[in-house]
This record gives sequence, structure tokens and C-alpha cells, in this order.
Amino acid sequence: MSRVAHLLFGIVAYGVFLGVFLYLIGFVGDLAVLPRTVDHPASALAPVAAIAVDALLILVFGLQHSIMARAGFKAAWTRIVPEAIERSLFVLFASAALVLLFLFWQPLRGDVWDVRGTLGAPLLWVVFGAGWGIVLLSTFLINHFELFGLSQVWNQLRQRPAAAPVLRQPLLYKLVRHPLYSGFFIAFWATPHMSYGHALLAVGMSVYMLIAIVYEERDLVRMFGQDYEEYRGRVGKLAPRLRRAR
Ligand SMILES: C[S@@+](CC[C@H](N)C(=O)[O-])C[C@H]1O[C@@H](n2cnc3c(N)ncnc32)[C@H](O)[C@@H]1O
Repeated sequence: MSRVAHLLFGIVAYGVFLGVFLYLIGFVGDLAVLPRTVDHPASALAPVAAIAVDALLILVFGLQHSIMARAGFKAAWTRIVPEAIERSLFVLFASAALVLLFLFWQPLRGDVWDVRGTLGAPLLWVVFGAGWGIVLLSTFLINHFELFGLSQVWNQLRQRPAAAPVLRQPLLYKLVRHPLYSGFFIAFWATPHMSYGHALLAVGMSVYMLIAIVYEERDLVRMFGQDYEEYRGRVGKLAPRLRRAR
């Protein structure tokens, strides 16, 4: 019974994540039909207080992601929660951190740039869409259903052992080591209207991703040893290397 309950839990967590991911695209893109976005509604707080609230929200997201992704945390956590739903719980906590950000984000007025109504605007929207496309594609290249916890609950239902970790290098992973994060960088920065609030979100998320890469690569070296060292020596971090490493 618990195997079926775990499967249902995994499916619900995945559904929640999908909804939150779609809302995130609209939130960052300041989609007018949404009740709250990176730029709307205007904040009632003084700018310094608004920046403090926003920074705290980004920190909560960053800490949740960084702590719950570490091997040491997972080892301790799976003494309390079933191993099969550990990833689904990660996905639910990550979704909760994003919902908090959507609910309490304080837009900041003032523009870093505003090219709406110019030829640059449609171009930037295309780049914005491409960024989210790269994020989604990367999840499938690395293993979408494992990344979001579905493989784990499915394997448990079928009483199959968890698959051993594999160092993947298909398509985009041949060009850069972190295409998913490259996609997020593009999606957060490519906008025709960069308000101060949007810039704060883009800077905060960029800093988080740069830190996350350091910790993630430590784990990857521990997992894959020399194979990952060799991959790191050959392939760029977020952008393709122009010259081949010798
Ligand atoms: C959110 S994904 C991000 C993947 C990668 N940093 C990127 O930006 O495309 C994080 C998970 O991917 C795993 N991972 C990262 N690179 C990998 C690779 N080349 N092959 C297999 N797993 C990888 C990490 O161990 C971690 O569990």
C-alpha cells in the first residue's frame, strides 16, 4: 500500500512543480494576466525594506536548494523519510520556496533598461523563450523523471532498485557542463523591460547558481571522479569554450 501511496505522492509533487514552473515563467516575464509578477503590483514598502524582503526570499530559495541537494543532508533526511519520496519532497519544498517568492515579492520601480516598443523587444522575447526551452530540454537530457522524483516512486512500485548514477553528456551537455543553469541565466536576463526589481531577481538567482555549481561539482567529482575531472577540463561551465582545451 505504501508503495502506491508513494507513487501518488510523487505524482502530486510533480503536478505541483509543473504548475509552479509555469507560473515562474509568467512571473519573470511579467505576464499581465497573473495576479503577482516580478513587477506587479507595486510595493507599499520603502525601497530598502523591499530589497531586504526580496533578498530574504531569494536566500530562502537558495538555502532550500543547496542544503536539500547535498549528499550529507540526504543521508540524514532519509533516516526520517522514505528514500523513494526524498526527491519528491525536495521538489515540493522547492515549489514552496518559489510560491513564497511569488506571494511576498516586492517589485522595485525604476528601469535599468526599457526597450519595449522597439525592434529589440520581440528579439528579447524570443531569447527569453529560448532560455526556458533550454531549461526544459536540459531536464530531459539529464533525466527529467528522475530529477523530479517520478522514477524513484515508479521503481519502488515495481520493486526495482534505484538506477546507479550515470555521467551524462548528450547534446547540450557536450557544449556546456550546466546547460540547465545557462537556460535560467538567459531566462532571467533576457527581457525588454529590466526594472530594478527584475534586476535584483536576476542578480540574486545568478549568484545562487554560481554558488550552486561549486557545490554540485564537488558532489559530481566525488561521484564520477576522474571522468568528471576530464569532462570539466574539456567542456565550458555555462558557455561553450571557443578553443579546444589541450
Ligand atoms: C538541477 S540539475 C542541474 C544539472 C546541471 N547543473 C545543469 O545546469 O544542467 C542537478 C542534478 O544534476 C546532476 N548532474 C549535473 N550534471 C550532470 C551530468 N553531466 N550527468 C549526470 N548528472 C548530472 C547533479 O548531480 C544534480 O543531481
